[in-house]
Amino acid sequence: MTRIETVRLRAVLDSRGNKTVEADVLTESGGFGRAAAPSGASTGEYEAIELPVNESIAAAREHAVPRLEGRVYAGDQRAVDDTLRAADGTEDFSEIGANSAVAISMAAARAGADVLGAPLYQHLGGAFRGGNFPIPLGNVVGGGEHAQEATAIQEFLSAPVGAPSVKDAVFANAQVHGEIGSLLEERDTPAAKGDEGAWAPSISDADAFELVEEAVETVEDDVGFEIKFGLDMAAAETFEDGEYVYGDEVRSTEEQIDYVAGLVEEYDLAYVEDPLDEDAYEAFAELTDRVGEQTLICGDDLFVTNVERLQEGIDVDAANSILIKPNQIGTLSDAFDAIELATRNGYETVVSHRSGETEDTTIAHLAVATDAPFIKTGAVGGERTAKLNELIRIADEAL
Ligand SMILES: C=C(OP(=O)(O)O)C(=O)O
Ligand SMILES: [Mg+2]
Repeated sequence: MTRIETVRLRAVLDSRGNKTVEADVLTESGGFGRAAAPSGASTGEYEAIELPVNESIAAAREHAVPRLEGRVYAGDQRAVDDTLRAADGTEDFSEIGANSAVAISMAAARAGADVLGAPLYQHLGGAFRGGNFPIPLGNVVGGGEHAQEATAIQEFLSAPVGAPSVKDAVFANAQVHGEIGSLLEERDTPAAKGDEGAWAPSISDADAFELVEEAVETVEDDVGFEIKFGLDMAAAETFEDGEYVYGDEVRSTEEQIDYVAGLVEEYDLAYVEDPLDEDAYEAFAELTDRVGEQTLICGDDLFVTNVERLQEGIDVDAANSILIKPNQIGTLSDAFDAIELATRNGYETVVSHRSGETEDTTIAHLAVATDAPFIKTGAVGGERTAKLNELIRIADEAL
């Protein structure tokens, strides 16, 4: 019923104004699915390979599309994704590009859902999903690889942990973002916005902590539920010759562990992503041992949504949560495998956008389909609100 008739690929724009791959999958029964690949800036060294868009599309047309059309069922996600892997023939999608692979994988899932007449989250997660929603982590201040001349720490994330509903949580993050805008204006601190819509003022990390803390407390008082905050330190980007270089601050591994543990204590952080380098399993484990009871220590560049890297981390208790980015690994099936391995081992999952995004809403459905406790998909900006508003619609059963 869901046999794929046609796969179309095209270049479209992403939120940075770069080209990205969009895929359409049509089934013989008239089903239709469309999805687009996101793109990272602070990419992990071990991610699947994103090829230049035209190259990726040409290679996918040559190697993958003929194996899918008339042969594979869009409703059979494993078969679609196995076919993509076989067509590519490498470990890291360097032949057809993870950008074409993930776009086709997600578009096939949408086409499968369309034929079944089910919302995507239900097709992916089953009939009993749709009752639980992730807490959205909203990027409100940032720099790193996402903005020039801004904070050294890449993302300060509002975390409305006490919100009674996903809608309240989404609105609270936007309110924190707005409050920070007002505080910056009051202080005559000009601020552009980074790639994900977060404020990108030219201030020190220490000042950013005070700013975010004040905004979170103000909004918390207003909305009446608990809001914490967290960080993506994207430490692999700052690790040079065995040291962590954040602006003027240079720290050894032990100093970085002390620094992060101190921040967790001082600001009661809910979440710290990539506090250490992408190969630093042992240092991650030391930090998790120290503060893992109080906060989430999350591996993004460390795990790259890859079950083998995650298993290495599980073996040494490196972290207690994992970021899930389907384009880091190339297919939805691979992302599901990472989520299942994480969940079986008590790791919290955080389904995530990339800094370069489109209007695609697949990750909102993926989070609901897998009962993910968190989603990281910005706070404001059209390509971010596409996902946030989709969560609100799913909760409202208004798809
Ligand atoms: C979303 C992130 O940024 P990018 O997409 O640039 O990797 C991240 O590092 O978590
Ligand atoms: Mg990250």
